Amino acid sequence: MRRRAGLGFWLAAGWIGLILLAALLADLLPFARYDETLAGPPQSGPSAAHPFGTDGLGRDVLSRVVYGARVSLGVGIGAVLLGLGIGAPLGILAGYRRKAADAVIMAVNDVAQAFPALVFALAVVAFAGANLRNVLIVLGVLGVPSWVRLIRGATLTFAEREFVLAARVLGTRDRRILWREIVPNVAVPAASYAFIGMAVVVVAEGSLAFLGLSVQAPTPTWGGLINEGRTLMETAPHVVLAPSIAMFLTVLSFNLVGDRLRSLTDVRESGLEPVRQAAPALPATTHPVRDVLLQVEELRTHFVTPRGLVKAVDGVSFTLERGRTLAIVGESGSGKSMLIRSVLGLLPGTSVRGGNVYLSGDDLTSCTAAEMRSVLGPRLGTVFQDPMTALNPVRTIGTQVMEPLRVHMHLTRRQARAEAAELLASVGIPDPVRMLRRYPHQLSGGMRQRVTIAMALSCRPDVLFADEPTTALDVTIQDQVLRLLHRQREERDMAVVLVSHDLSVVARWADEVIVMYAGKVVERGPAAEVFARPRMPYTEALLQAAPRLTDPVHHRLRVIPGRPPDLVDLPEGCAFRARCAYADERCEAEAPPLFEDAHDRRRYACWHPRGRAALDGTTTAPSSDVMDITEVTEGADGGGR
Ligand SMILES: Nc1ncnc2c1ncn2[C@@H]1O[C@H](COP(=O)(O)OP(=O)(O)OP(=O)(O)O)[C@@H](O)[C@H]1O
Repeated sequence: MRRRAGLGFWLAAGWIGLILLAALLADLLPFARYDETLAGPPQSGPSAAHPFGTDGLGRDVLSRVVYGARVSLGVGIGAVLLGLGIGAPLGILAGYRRKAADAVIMAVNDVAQAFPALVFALAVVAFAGANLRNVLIVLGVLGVPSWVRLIRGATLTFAEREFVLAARVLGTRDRRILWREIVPNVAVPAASYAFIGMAVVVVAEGSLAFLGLSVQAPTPTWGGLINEGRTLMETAPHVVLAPSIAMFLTVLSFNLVGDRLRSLTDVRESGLEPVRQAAPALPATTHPVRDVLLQVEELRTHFVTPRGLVKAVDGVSFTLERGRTLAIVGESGSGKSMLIRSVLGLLPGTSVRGGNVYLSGDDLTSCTAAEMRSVLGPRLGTVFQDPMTALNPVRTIGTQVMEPLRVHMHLTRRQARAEAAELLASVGIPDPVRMLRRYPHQLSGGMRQRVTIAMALSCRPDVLFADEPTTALDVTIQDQVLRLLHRQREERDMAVVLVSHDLSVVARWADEVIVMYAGKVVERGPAAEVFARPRMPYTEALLQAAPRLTDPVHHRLRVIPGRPPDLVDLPEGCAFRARCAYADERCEAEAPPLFEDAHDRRRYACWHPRGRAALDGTTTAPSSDVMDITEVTEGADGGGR
């Protein structure tokens, strides 16, 4: 900040400091009191004895401007604190709780904001009496609607950010999320708006004083001084100029400081250089299958929207064993993220969830919010797509990594700090003790993702969910992060659920794969098998659409024709049929169930599964002969067949 604030900011801050100091120490300053008449000859210009001259009654103008600052700044600061004190809790409540609280608060707020503020202030002060207390209360209360709007907007923004979701994933209580994650972030725009708000109040108080509706004579206020000097403009212009310039500079300075503070505290505008570090690479190894950790049965996540029911996840089932990595792939919008959020119980309010999720036999779908808090973090960890938004920008890495350790493991501050440093070291972060003191924007993308992995691992979860953990990173870092996840899986003996667009990632690091289309599982099986011999034409098309390094330079990428179906209005039969080269009448009439191949644990939802011939490169006519298959009733389609 010191480096980038600029001269204007420091001049403005200096002026505010000077005027504040003068107002506070006015009684000690070596000039006549503001109400001492004939301290000098009336209407005399600036002189050594009276640097700003004297007014019509021979009073010292400098003294009156300095004492006037007491009222103007006092009202400015007091009214802003009052407005903030009332507006901030209401704004946070509306933005965080949403629903009825939001609707009621914002309806009342909109009505309040519709009143013309100055006219309202005039009426109230004229009715209740023109004194300092009334002016302060009226201007403070008039500022409340703007504060509510600002704080609600900021809360809404931060409540949707991934670091808040990450805190919820770590099982943090709402009150703690509010105080630790949202309030510090909301404080940043609030602080900059407070300066701008003070400028507004100083002008408003000046306007009331000019009309004689603020503090009464002989106490001077800037607006009152301007009013008094108005009649002397031709004979003694300094009487009106001195308070006008003081007010102008103060209002300008408040605005400048507020605006500059906003841009300085905005991480995106700070322009600070990230620290780039390389991490050691590790060879990949495989792990033997042991016991079933996660069992998902007929999971459904539907959204009630004005257009109709969106079936984002529709009857998905799978199991996951300890020491295995399950990958979920599919086009954008196929339901991958919603599937994970559904398992974690972190769904938006407009959704409805059905089916069951068992973690080591415990039914998570019947858990209360409080019970889920003890599962999220200690038993289920999550790594998000963009590490920048998954970390709270105003808290150090140390406080964020220590948080779950203190909440769930009940470690003391000192123990948590030592454990946090160890965790950072274990995910390949060099100089972890120093790193604990850094802020997220001071780290490179790869380092930030290592920090979020460290946080997710801090309570030693049984299953780690990684939702596109490398999408926001460049390719060289992607590989390091995936190796790290793999190594941690080995060392900590956990299971990993990996969502990825990148099929090469999945092929390399996953043991099992689920292919999703329009909210359903359309193919499932061992990753190597599925990619070597896809049964479902959709999987085949996905693989063909993925670019390979071995492709010739001007090779045209193959795309899957058409678009994914509208989830509100799914077609009859197979959802992929409109884009499928092998579709026939049966695909149009009847949705295929999820078949199970008796030989190799493969499952696929297709009437015309692809065979070896197609993989060898020879095109075969779509065949309806499926050998050795047993139909399993899985998913909504299976049941409806
Ligand atoms: N709040 C919501 N209201 C209505 N529909 C929603 C809502 N959130 C998600 N959806 C729908 O759910 C479907 C699945 O979304 P999801 O985010 O799981 O897709 P995805 O496969 O993870 O995509 P991407 O790879 O782009 O993240 C989408 O079609 C989306 O339109």
